[in-house]
Amino acid sequence: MSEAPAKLVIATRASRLALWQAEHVRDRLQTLYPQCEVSLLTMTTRGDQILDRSLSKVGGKGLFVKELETALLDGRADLAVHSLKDVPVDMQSPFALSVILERDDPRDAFVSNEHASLDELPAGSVVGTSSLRREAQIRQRYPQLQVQPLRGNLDTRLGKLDRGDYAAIILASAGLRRLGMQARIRSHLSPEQSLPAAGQGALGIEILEARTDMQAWLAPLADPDTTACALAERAVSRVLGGSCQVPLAAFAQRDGDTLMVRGLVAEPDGSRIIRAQASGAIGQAEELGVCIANELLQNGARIILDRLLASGPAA
Ligand SMILES: NCc1[nH]cc(CCC(=O)O)c1CC(=O)O
Repeated sequence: MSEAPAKLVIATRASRLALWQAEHVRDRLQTLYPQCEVSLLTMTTRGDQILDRSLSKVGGKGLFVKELETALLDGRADLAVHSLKDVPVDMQSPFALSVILERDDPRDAFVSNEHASLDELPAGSVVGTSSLRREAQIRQRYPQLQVQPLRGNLDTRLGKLDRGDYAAIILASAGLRRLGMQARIRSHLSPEQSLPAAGQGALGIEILEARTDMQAWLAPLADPDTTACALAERAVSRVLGGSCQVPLAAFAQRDGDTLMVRGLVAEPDGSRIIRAQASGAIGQAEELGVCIANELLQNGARIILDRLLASGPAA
């Protein structure tokens, strides 16, 4: 490996979750390179500022990434830490997804003050989520429940639950665990109840692709199992033209030398969910993902996607 860096700057969003994630990477780098001075550059992104409209309507996940990329281009930062779930699947030159770190719990969590699980919610209960993926899956399986939008950072969302705006809310387990709020999780949604988003629970580090020095320094942080799962999941999203305007999910699990990959595309109202799954060698992760996406497209996803994309982001 090349000589250790003297100084590294990590660009991060300012939310508590983003800061936890950046501090986690900082600590790991500091352990690897004790002589190096690792610091954080904290930024507020457009996605953090727009809190009154659903994300799918204001242009999606790229909103959270753009300001951090500007800091990489300017040389103000060397790396940016993201929730992998928020990293666009079609990352373009001059940027590169350098390494993917070990995944935390990838499942969705059921959070409620009164109820233990989705199955126990009385008919008519209001469930908060602003993810089309979660919404469609809940609507199909629990048509007696009402799903309503819920935005803001984790603390804001929990505050709205506690105020009584919702009977329950659905959040990523990993985010709650990272912030020490796992006690708020009443139960987990199984992958059958809510198939997770591509990359959920994992962290990704973005750099400028020209920075081969950075790539070498970061390489020891990569987790091979998570990387294989993420390759498969992100391939599903990429082939399907992944964006958060479309309810889609992709989830891979390793079992020995085998990777089991599941994907789905849904009508936003949950009236139809198209599912596919495949198993194969862990070395074929990307091909498995592509294969599942093509199967979904043939089985009706093409029709759903064409219609959603034609109608464009709602105003
Ligand atoms: N959508 C925003 C987002 N991006 C990453 C996480 C949590 C951590 C993760 O999934 O890795 C969350 C919150 C959530 O979905 O509840």
